[in-house]
Amino acid sequence: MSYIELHWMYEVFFIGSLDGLWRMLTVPPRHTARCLHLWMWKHPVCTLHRHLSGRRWTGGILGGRGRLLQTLYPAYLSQVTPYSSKKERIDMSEYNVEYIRNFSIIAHVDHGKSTLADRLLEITGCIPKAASNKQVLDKLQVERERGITVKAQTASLFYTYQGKKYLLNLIDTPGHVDFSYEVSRSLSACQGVLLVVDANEGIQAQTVANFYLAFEAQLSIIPVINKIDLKNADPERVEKQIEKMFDIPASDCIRISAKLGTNVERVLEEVVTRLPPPKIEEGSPFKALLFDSTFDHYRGVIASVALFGGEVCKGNKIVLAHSGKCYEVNEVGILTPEEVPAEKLYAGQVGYLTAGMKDVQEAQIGDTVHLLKQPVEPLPGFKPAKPMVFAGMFPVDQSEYSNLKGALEKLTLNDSSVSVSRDSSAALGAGWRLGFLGLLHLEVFNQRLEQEYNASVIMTSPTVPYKAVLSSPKLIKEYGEEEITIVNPSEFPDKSLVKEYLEPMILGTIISPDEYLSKIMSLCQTRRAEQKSFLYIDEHRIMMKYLFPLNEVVVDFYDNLKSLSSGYASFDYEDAGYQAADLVKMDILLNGRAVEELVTIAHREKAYGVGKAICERLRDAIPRQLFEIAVQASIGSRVIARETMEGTSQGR
Ligand SMILES: Nc1nc2c(ncn2[C@@H]2O[C@H](COP(=O)(O)OP(=O)(O)OP(=O)(O)O)[C@@H](O)[C@H]2O)c(=O)[nH]1
Repeated sequence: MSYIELHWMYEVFFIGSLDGLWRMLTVPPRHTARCLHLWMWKHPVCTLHRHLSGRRWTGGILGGRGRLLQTLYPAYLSQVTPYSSKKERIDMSEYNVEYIRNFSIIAHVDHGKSTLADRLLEITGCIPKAASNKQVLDKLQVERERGITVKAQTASLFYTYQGKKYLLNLIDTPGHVDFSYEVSRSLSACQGVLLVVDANEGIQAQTVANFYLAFEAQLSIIPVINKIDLKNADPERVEKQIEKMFDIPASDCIRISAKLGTNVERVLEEVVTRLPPPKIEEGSPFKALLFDSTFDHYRGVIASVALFGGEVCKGNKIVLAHSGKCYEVNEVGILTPEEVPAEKLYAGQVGYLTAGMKDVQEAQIGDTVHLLKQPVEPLPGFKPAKPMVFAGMFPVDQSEYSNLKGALEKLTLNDSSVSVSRDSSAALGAGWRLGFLGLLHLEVFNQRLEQEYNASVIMTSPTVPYKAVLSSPKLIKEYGEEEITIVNPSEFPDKSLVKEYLEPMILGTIISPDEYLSKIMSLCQTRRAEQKSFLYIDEHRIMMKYLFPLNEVVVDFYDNLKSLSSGYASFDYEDAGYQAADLVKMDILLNGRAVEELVTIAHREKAYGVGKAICERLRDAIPRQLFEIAVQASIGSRVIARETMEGTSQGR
């Protein structure tokens, strides 16, 4: 039997006979996974779950199409002990706060954060050097497939510099705009950041957004210019951009190639010398910021915490300041990025704790954790994640409803930023209305449902949360407030019942080579955008800021921007509150009957174009029937667009 690759995650690949498999099962697996999938020639042959006792594996051999053929022979399994239960608990007391550095890596998408993180893990011996180490901190399948980071991961690195042992806590962050809440969340556990910029692409929209997040949080910033190995790399130009845009001297930038490992060691040295140690409250009782959480079926929530004061260990009774709930700590430890249990965690350190919290909603991100008998002043909290894009989700087959419900519950256990409420529709049956941080978040969630839970769903087209200021006393009484948020277009109140409608706005930043300027400006104009600023960041690159209605960018703005600029323009946005807007509710009628699922909210100016486009799409999408079908878009009783599908029986 030859061992090809042992991932940290949950998969073991090997070539060999079943005999080989039996032999392998008598060896303790070299990781702390709770579920093992064994594959032979790319076919799943066996799935093992850690037994509830945590001391042995249970599972079975799978036949074709994942059918369970045979339960594994328990005598073999009882000898298989998870590695972590044998592990000594690590003593963290020697890492005094002055030898700790908590930092994060921030960058535009694909500028190389995860690759740099891999190299840092290798240099510090967290993972063995191997060509297969690619985005080790990106654990989700969708992250690996799409090459994006969705969920931030923490890793504690041990690094000796000038004879002194340092503990460097690295928090990898996602790059996409949708996940910027994850970025801000991890930044508050840090004192410094590595701002990674691609030596070829230079500063991009998200580099700017991320820089300001770090700057406003008063963090020390080390600019790192990555990919200097590329043929078109121009680190000097990028250094000049950094000087001009962020006022950081070019001499402060570190030029590296994360892929080849060039100069990466220097990054670690600079982290030690240039970043300050964490600020802790001397003499304070245990006080920690909960900055991330994941869910484990056996142990409940695994909360990532940054300690600002005191210490915590197994058996402590703790309270979450926000929810007021009390728990007993079951385990504390550090992430390397695997979990390594520790005796205690001390002020300044970053690690995890489990305390039997049942779901991630209980462990609100940004909450302060303290001891039951020693309450502390809560740390300035985070705002809860705010969904910006809503869509209805329905099972393809209604008999799948309860399976899908289970999958949805499991997935939202790990992603507290998705909001879920029940929904139902005459055509699609019972389902849910889900709120996401952005469109990519929606797509990623959908893909995870399909990949991890084998669920197939129908998603309605995404909408943004509009608001209405009600004028009708009856409605105000019904809703209990004057201003309501509408996440489902079919519940959009009639104009006669409201004083005004409001739509969500965003402040968008676009960075692009100047040759695409006129095309970008006309695209923005068609999206009802208002230009706020314009700046040359070097001879040929421009940065523009526009105020957009969110609805105008949510669906295809980014794709259009990318294609008209041959992929060179980048885009990022931040929330810019609400603004009054002349909105209308548009019904889509099939042979005179309104279809509830197709109700759309549009700006009055653009209603005709939107209605016409929907009618045309439906005309092409609906299978032809024997009889003629009229597809109409209407506002109130006025039809504004119409398409006719001829019946197959006509013209014969
Ligand atoms: N040539 C070259 N390619 C690199 C280097 N660093 C990263 N890359 C490549 O750039 C691509 C993106 O790298 P990632 O590390 O996934 O980028 P990221 O910033 O983590 O991306 P997100 O997780 O989506 O935010 C990958 O294909 C890497 O192999 C480098 O130093 N040189």
